[in-house]
Amino acid sequence: MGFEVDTEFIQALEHRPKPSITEAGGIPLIDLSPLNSDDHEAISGLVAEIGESCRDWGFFQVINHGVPPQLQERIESAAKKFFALSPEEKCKVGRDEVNPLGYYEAEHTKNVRDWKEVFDFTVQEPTLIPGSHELHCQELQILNNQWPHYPPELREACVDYSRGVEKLAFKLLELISLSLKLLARRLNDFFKDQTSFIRLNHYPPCTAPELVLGVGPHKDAGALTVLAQDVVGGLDVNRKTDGEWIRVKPIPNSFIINVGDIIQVATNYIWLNPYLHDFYQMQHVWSNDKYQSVEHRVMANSQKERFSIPFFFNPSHYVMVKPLEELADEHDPPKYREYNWGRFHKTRKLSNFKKLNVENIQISHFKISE
Ligand SMILES: O=C(O)CCC(=O)C(=O)O
Ligand SMILES: [Fe+2]
Repeated sequence: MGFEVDTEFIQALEHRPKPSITEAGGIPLIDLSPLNSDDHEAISGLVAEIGESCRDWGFFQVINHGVPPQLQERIESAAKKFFALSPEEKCKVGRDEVNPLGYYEAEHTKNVRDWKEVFDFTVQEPTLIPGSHELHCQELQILNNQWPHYPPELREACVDYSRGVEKLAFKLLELISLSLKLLARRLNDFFKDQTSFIRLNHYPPCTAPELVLGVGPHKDAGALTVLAQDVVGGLDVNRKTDGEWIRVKPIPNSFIINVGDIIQVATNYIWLNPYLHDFYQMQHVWSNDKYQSVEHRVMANSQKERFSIPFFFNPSHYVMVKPLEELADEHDPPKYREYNWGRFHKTRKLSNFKKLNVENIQISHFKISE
């Protein structure tokens, strides 16, 4: 990858990062150890904490999450070896317009190129997605992973890691359901033929970190993201209260969790129903009642390279995303029209692949005007 600052990387003035960054009072830190106990009080406390974090930040960090640290060590070490290969070697497993899995060095976020290279693999093999983003297309595309020959341990490290983090993702989904007063497993079936994928991110050092971003400001389109980052840091979360960018402090053996667009749409009605209203008042929640998908970005670093590994927890391609019925009554008009997850994602991928002269598809396109 030739990392000269080409104009396609340059962020618009309003998106360029300020040199000073707030690190104090960051996103909530949640200890998941109550999940290993029968202590109902501790579990209720945990559910409340998860609910408050989803509502106030859309982001939190978890410790004592049950994913063995060796899984992360193995995948990180293999990822480093892979990204250190020559561009020609990496391109042998390159992603293209047909196969969205594999290596790619020219990702764009909102039409500006990111200062990074990635390797994507799917969690459930094979993964079925729509054959095209066209409305009436009935064909399906079958996705399989492309594994490089080197390093030979990459494949197993990726598969083992995905099994570990997938378990955590399901636990978090259940905690989020409980925090919404839904049955714990209410959302599980949507993930039966999940389209989740994992991305290995490599952010090389950059000579002009004030002009570019590792990843431009964006929201994650899926249900949840479970992110591992190394010790370098660089992820900033847009604080809901004041729009300030807040740096997420690297904590060893932790994961960063964020609510994606699907959870936002699923939980958004214009008004809450009276039952939930009582529940939320008990929890001191009133006006800011929704779980919103929050904008985040990654800053480039002039000195150090950085690695991170997001697990994008995505439902089956045929899932229709819409506000959940139980969260409404006849006074609560839904805020969003339903949309098909597979087609939405396909359209988004298409616009990531190419620098298009149109805005990327967003959930706001499905918003019902109030
Ligand atoms: O590298 C990170 O810390 C976050 C990456 C990210 O937000 C993404 O890939 O969607
Ligand atoms: Fe993201």
